[in-house]
Amino acid sequence: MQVVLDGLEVRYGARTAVTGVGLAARGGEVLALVGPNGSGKSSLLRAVAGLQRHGGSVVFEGVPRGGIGFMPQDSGARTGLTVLETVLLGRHRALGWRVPAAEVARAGDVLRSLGIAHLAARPIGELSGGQRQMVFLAQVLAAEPAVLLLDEPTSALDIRHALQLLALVRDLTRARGLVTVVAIHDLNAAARFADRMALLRDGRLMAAGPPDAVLTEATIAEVYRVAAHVHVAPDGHVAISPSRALADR
Ligand SMILES: Nc1ncnc2c1ncn2[C@@H]1O[C@H](COP(=O)(O)OP(=O)(O)OP(=O)(O)O)[C@@H](O)[C@H]1O
Repeated sequence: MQVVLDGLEVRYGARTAVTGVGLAARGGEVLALVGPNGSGKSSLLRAVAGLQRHGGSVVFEGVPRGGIGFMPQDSGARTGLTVLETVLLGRHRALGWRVPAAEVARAGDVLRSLGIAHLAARPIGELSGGQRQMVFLAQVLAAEPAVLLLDEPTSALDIRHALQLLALVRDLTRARGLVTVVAIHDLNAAARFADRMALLRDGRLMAAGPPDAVLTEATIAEVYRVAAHVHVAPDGHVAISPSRALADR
């Protein structure tokens, strides 16, 4: 299974948000989409999710119908639904008018895997931003998608929950052979959990490949305009210590 982008282009009126992006996201691998604010990450993800008109092609090879799960950057919804009800909505394709006990148990399992089973009966409108972010990931995972598209899923999470969430996403991706694409700003987390990275600037793909090939001091200086020390951590992952912003070009 894979998702192949070729010449992908997204425009908003006269503004081009993504241009000429060619990229393959493969089953069983986490692909991290990184790049500065406004570089086109969300636009690319929305195009792949089928929510954004685009030029070029997005080809889903071996992906079952309805197999795409998308978690937007700002899920926002402050409904009166409980956490459990919100997660069950992720199963709407499988549900009729009645909710079988097995579905409730399955939703409970997803909540447990994210460490938020204790929130099941709480209205989502009363949760913290980070708790809500995990609930919306649970909703997406409950649908058991083959392609998982996550837009900054850890932006509201503390370091422990961010590590737990990314580890879970990586493990599910490997175990189920999912095609997973995660837009993320935290380069160290991306380097740790992604199999491959794609670096965007101004809507263009600047580099793609394994984290140690993409995250060099030269590419970080060029794309982010930041001076950074890049080294290999004792556990073998590439690690970035940013030190200062460089002058604009
Ligand atoms: N609905 C829209 N209408 C017009 N322009 C848009 C719209 N959405 C995004 N853009 C523009 O498209 C470009 C890419 O935006 P996008 O949200 O894809 O970037 P991003 O890399 O996800 O940014 P961030 O890291 O800040 O979330 C930006 O210049 C942005 O201003």
